[in-house]
Amino acid sequence: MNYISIQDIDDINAWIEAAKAIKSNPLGDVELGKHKTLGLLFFNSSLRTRLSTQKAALNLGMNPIVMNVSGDAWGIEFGDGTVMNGNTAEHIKEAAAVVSQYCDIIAVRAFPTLTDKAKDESEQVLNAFAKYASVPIVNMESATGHPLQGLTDALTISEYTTKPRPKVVLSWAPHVKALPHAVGNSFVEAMQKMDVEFVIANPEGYNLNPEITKDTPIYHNQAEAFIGADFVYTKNWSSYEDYGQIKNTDPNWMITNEKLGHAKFMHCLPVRRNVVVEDAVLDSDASLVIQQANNRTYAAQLVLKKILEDLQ
Ligand SMILES: NCCC[C@H](NC(=O)CCC(=O)O)C(=O)O
Ligand SMILES: NC(=O)OP(=O)(O)O
Repeated sequence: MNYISIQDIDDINAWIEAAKAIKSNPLGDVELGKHKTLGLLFFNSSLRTRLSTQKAALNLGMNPIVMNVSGDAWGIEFGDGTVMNGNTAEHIKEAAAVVSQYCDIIAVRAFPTLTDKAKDESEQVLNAFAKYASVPIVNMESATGHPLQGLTDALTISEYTTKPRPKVVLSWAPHVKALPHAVGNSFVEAMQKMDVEFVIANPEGYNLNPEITKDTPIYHNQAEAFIGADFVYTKNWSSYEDYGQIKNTDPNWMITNEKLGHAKFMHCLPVRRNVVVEDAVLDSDASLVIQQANNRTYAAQLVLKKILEDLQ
């Protein structure tokens, strides 16, 4: 069993209940992962994923080992049949096979280029690990998805909702850098599986991949989308249509207390204060960002638990 995408979740409500059970008794399966090794490979920066996934492994009695691949390891070649006379020193075929001998599960973080759409959509790095490793693979945020975050967000909404069918808005917000679509994509896929009223708000030219958003309503008017919202999940992403470009930095899309009304504020973090969201929101009780980050441990622990049970 791999955990590559939100589509690997068969029954999201059952997974949420299982994650809540783990959260209420985090050391209940401390024997399950005994003498098992989790390898965490990072091609990009991380705070939450790096620590919460290790914490989840430790709660299951596993031994986590971590590597920053970019910089610390040899440059990895992903091309098939490449004459390796350039900057890459070893091929993914050897690298994945070797790491598989040290680890029972391999978790990988590999962001998109945001310049080569076809390469990013092929999920070159993650899929190469899935192909050439002989052990299960966990996605710790790839070019197009962040399913540990999406599962976390579904759990958090389930915990904090006061209604059977809350209204959830995914809102784009401005940013100074071109950012990936992965968090937005996985949040959309998670919300489509949940019993919520779900809409997206983003400027013109910023629609996410229509193969992911499907029939989810998209508003280009943020205020209209926010009417009656119970949860506002905020994330910047670069343009998908004009791939990887920054086409809009309109500060009027920043999240403020006034816009939020009675809604709870969510963000995957890290977040740029007073660019994406004003201080007053993050410093208020409306913000769930710290609780979300806490739930990363239990989402990861559920995924690792399922994989360990599948290995038995
Ligand atoms: N893992 C959570 C988000 C990671 C990444 N954010 C960032 O790169 C923010 C960087 C900055 O603010 O400089 C993203 O958007 O996918
Ligand atoms: N939310 C999240 O994935 O955070 P990191 O990038 O710090 O891991």
